[in-house]
Amino acid sequence: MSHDEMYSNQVSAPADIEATLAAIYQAAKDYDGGAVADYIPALAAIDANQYALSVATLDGRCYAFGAHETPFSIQSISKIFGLVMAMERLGDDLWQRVRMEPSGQAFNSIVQLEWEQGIPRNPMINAGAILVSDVLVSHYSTSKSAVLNMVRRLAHNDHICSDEQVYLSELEHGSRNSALAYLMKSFGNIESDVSEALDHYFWQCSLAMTSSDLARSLTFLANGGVDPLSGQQLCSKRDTQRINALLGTSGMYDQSGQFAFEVGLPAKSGVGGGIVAIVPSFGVICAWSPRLNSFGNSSRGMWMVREIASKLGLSVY
Ligand SMILES: NC(=O)CC[C@H](N)C(=O)O
Repeated sequence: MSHDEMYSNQVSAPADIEATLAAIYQAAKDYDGGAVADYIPALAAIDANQYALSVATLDGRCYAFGAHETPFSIQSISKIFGLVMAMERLGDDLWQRVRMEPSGQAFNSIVQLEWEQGIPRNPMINAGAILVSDVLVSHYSTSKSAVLNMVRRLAHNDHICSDEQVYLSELEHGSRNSALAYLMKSFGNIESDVSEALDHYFWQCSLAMTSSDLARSLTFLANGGVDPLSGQQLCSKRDTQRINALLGTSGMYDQSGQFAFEVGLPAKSGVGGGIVAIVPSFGVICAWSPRLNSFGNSSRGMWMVREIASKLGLSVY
């Protein structure tokens, strides 16, 4: 059964979706836990009680609740945008330099990278995204503008930018990411200056977007690579399937298995408290709530996405 069929069987009208999402958003108030990320000091300055839910569907609707107009630090969710652009530039050669296996380790773990000769397990962990950033700075004359243009175009919002405070804070407290980058350089897997690759990576993590921006900007992944609003083909159907596969196996770090088991959607989280989940042929869910569990995934965000997937019957498995 396709998602469209499931959708029409279980939820007959947009009004029903709206009511279901509104009820889940309200109930989520009682399902918070964990703590705001403070290893990047600028992230700790956030009001941790605000939260948002946006669901962008392929028919162009966007159901939005709570602080959906407040931009937040997208952090690792940016790994998706970087990857789309690197896949476009490097084609299959990219997979010589980064693998597609779940890591089973924390997102910023170093040990595995040494065992595996500086080849990151996948592009959704920090080492993999720094490698992707290296590809972007090597292949685009202005990699930051290239990413920004793509993100703005996809979100249909020209005001999106990187948060300077967060960017500077990441630069200042980026020792572990620097260690990952230098280790890869020592194995010959970073081509540009380490500092340039890191600079791009930190800048990209510091992009600030609202939950509705994020949900809208990723609908192409639920639509075979085509932005449903503009009709533009962002990436091929095959690459779309590959990105979703990577999100399904690695997007929630070392909680990806549990997320697949309980929710069953390709998804990506960031330490800013955002989670995006791709629902093929339906749309994109973005939940934002700053307090994180021990894996670095938003506690309340996970609860909301899990509830939506369960109530609307959205698991891809
Ligand atoms: N999981 C994340 O969102 C991590 C991104 C963060 N900028 C870091 O490098 O640690």
